[in-house]
Amino acid sequence: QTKMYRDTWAEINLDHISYNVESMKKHAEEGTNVIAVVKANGYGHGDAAVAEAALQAGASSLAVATLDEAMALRNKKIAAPILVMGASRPEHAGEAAAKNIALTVFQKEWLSQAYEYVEDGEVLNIHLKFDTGMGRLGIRSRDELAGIESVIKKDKRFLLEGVFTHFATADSLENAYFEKQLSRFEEMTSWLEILPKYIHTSNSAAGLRFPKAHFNAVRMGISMYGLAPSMEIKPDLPFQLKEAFSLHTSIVHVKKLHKGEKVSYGATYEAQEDEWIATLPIGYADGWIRKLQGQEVLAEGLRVPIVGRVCMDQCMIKLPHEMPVGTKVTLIGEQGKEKIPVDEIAEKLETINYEVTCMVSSRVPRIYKRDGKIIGGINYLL
Ligand SMILES: Cc1ncc(COP(=O)(O)O)c(CNc2conc2O)c1O
Repeated sequence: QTKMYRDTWAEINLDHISYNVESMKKHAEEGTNVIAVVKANGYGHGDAAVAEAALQAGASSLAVATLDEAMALRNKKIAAPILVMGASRPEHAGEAAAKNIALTVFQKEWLSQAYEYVEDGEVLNIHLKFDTGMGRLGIRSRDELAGIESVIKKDKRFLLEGVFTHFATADSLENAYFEKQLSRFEEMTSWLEILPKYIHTSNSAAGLRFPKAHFNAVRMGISMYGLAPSMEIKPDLPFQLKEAFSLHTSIVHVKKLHKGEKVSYGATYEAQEDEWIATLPIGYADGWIRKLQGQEVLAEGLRVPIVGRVCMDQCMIKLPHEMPVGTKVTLIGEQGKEKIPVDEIAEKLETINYEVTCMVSSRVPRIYKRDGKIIGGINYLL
């Protein structure tokens, strides 16, 4: 679908994606690779568009959560190296090898099943995952490592390209657990007979705060989208992050409600006096969920509250004065001097900014901007 019939859209500023990647490259030691994490459809920003912008800005490769996401990028003609950071099925090892998609390994039995599926002459790039304290995926003992190394060494269809771990608390001011994970990683990598090409541990928080944890690649996710990894470390980041995501709609109906009249399901909202009420074509099926009742949005550069229950496809706002149908309303982003950052929505929903951009559903098209101009078409995240 290339035409937008409803005036509700997310706007992705690719200049900000580029700026954030360039800033991390400058911040890290010369030669440090930036791996652009574009899983979950680029944290809701769109995987291919962000991938291209990040690669142009100096990222050397991409990382996703699943092999499905890696295949989706290949289908969108993205040719850069891709690492699948999550679990995958051994029977798909051959398809990954054929498309230069690296897989994460942390089980010997996975490897012993996988090589039957890798054609002779094909090579599967492997990143070994160490669990140093995240408690999610990864090997945790020297025996496990020895078992895996014995299989990799034996078979030229496997190329150990990387070793990595993931921090659970790099975005916390309390550094003890991070330090424990880092030293555990250094101990575990010392067990390796040969050090692979890529050694990476840092997510955005570690990339921003701990150069000693960069090794030779930083897996940049949230900060590439211009969002802080946590509110805790937000005040002291080494460089400014520029938010790429904004969300907009436009008024489809305006009416003057008289004192005592009601708005939306449950008739829970009652006009306290004569009020101007406008209706917006966005609701919880767009990811603008019911808990956002009461959240302010921007109209004519003014903060106006959502009143009454959020519906599946619509919600209502109370205006300070009459505004015309078609007035642009910004739910996340800037209008004039006013700004509603992703973090404000995260606070209202008692969640984190990561979840906010991911939750805007595929019914909301993403529009991409460079130098203030729209590029590419309407992009429904399919
Ligand atoms: C293994 C791994 N590396 C790097 C990143 C990027 O982290 P960043 O976005 O903080 O830079 C993630 C993000 N993983 C998740 C982000 O939110 N929930 C997650 O599981 C990850 O799972």
